[in-house]
Amino acid sequence: MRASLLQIDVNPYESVDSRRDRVAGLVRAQSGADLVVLPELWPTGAFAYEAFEEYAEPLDGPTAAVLSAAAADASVWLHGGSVVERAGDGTLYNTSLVFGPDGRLERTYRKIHRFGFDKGEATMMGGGESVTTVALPDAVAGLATCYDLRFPELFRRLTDDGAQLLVIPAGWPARRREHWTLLSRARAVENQAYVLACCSAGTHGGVEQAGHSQVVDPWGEVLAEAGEDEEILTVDLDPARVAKTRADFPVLRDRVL
Ligand SMILES: NC(=O)CC(=O)C(=O)O
Repeated sequence: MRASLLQIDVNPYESVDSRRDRVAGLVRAQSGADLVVLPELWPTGAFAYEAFEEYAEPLDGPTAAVLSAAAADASVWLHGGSVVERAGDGTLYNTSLVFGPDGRLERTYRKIHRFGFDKGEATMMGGGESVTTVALPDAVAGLATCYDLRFPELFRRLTDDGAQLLVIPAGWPARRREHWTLLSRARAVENQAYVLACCSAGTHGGVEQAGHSQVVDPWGEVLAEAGEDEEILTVDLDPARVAKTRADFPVLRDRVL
């Protein structure tokens, strides 16, 4: 199973419209992959709070349309990162979109843990309530977004629900890069699952992004790690390694609580 993580530069010198077109072109170029992953809130950047209202969109909005067409053209499963969703009642959510290779929207996931400590996302957005997995042809993927990474109980729930890959789009700040890479590895080790952690690059809303997207295997080895600039990571995964790791070192079986 081949996965491509697109670590997108979210600098505000590029308009949202032109970034959508550029990202769609990058997705189309990944036609050899089985799964393509984009970062959190890549159209605006995760810390561009002032742009959330302006660019909020319904689940069939302009970003979804562009991503759906790109997934179908490349014939790939596409985790389209997240967008600012405006729900029917006007509430905003940080919502991930997963498309099948025919361009159909197969799954959405509203970020459960909102970042900001009484400001920013934490006050502007509603929190998701559903622990969400999606069955890909070769593996079950568990969905989480950025700040969710700090909450191991979510990942244990995803593992209990059958997740073999943990897919985590993010707009993680560079000043906490060590936490980003450390926690991504920790979630892989403790759940004996692949972690596909896809961050953005660049600076927006005054926040430099961590980059350093990475793919970690179920033993905690980093199979690939990006640098700080826009970059594409392409990695071959073997979903059978998840069951093998869990059988060879059956720590999950020894859970007491
Ligand atoms: N931006 C986030 O969602 C999470 C974050 O910044 C963190 O440090 O955690």
